[in-house]
Amino acid sequence: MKKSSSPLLNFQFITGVIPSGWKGTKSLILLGTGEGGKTTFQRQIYHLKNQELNTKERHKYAETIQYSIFNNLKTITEHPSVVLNSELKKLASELASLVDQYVDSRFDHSHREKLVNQGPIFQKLVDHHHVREVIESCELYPQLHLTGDYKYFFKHYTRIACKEYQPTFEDFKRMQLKTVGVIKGEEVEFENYKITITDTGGQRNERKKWAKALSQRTDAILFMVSMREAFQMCYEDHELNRSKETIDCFQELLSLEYVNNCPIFVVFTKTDLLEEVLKKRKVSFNSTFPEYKGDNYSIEEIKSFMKEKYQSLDSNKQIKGFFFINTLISKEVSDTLQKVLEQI
Ligand SMILES: Nc1nc2c(ncn2[C@@H]2O[C@H](COP(=O)(O)OP(=O)(O)OP(=O)(O)O)[C@@H](O)[C@H]2O)c(=O)[nH]1
Ligand SMILES: [Mg+2]
Repeated sequence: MKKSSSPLLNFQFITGVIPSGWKGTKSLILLGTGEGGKTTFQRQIYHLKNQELNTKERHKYAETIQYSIFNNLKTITEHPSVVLNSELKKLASELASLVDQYVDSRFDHSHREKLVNQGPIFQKLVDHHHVREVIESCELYPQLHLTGDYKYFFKHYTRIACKEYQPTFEDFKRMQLKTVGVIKGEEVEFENYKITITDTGGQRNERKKWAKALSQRTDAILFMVSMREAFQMCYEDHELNRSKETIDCFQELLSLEYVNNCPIFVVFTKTDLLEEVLKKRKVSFNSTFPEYKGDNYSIEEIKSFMKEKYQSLDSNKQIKGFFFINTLISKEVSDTLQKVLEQI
């Protein structure tokens, strides 16, 4: 255990005001471009002890997940590579109209009910072989913007697309809701520390709010980078690869005066999804990074390349560590956090 360098804290250890073993208070902030896993990381930490959702949460998240599954299905069925027969075309247009009405009504409850009541009928669309192809090989459609862990949600379509649906904690971890603003979590105990984790939005508009968030006490920045995004285009610019946008974003972050001296940890996420894509050998990594000379299907070589890319930008040596994780696995998240806390 690192003993505090603060005389006041050391006095408190001796007098017993603070329980022995207590390691201090730390404030961490999660930064990175959209869909890097920031919110998932924060959710995991705040639910380490209690993985139950209360009634209010179940209701709220059921709406988000159901909307996401229907909207993803609409997006896929509208994709030019998906060719439907006349019966399914009619079904797809009914789905599209119900989704649009729900959005136009600003997510009014009665419109949601209409959509959910039809949910089981749309199963035919989910089972269509072209739709399945898109779901299974999303790396071939880098400009298609689907939300959440859609593969998982489609696998559970029957359970989700119905009136009785109650989200589980597994569903909750996999749902996606773009973060708007800066969400400072409550102080929680973690391995004898009291920590606060601040989540931020990673979309372009949201990044403007980082400066204010960073003006608060920050003991470390966790810069979250999705490994999957090497094969995805930006939400805001369909011609720009997401990995490149994230690298530029990191470079910009390092140039900010108020980030000076703050330890940074680069957390590469979605290693599971990258592995899945590489195994299929349908797309090659050097199509995104032509300067990459390693094996296009070797996850280890790709990890080293990415690590070096970030390291090469860090002339001030602010990066204190790199991690490669699957954010959906609680233990990988808590191990990362523990290692970060040991170093700051
Ligand atoms: N398979 C897999 N899915 C992940 C992983 N990390 C996050 N996800 C999923 O990716 C989606 C986006 O994750 P978020 O945590 O919402 O991303 P974010 O960085 O908060 O995104 P913004 O709020 O838009 O900035 C969610 O559906 C997550 O469940 C991972 O390591 N593996
Ligand atoms: Mg978020």
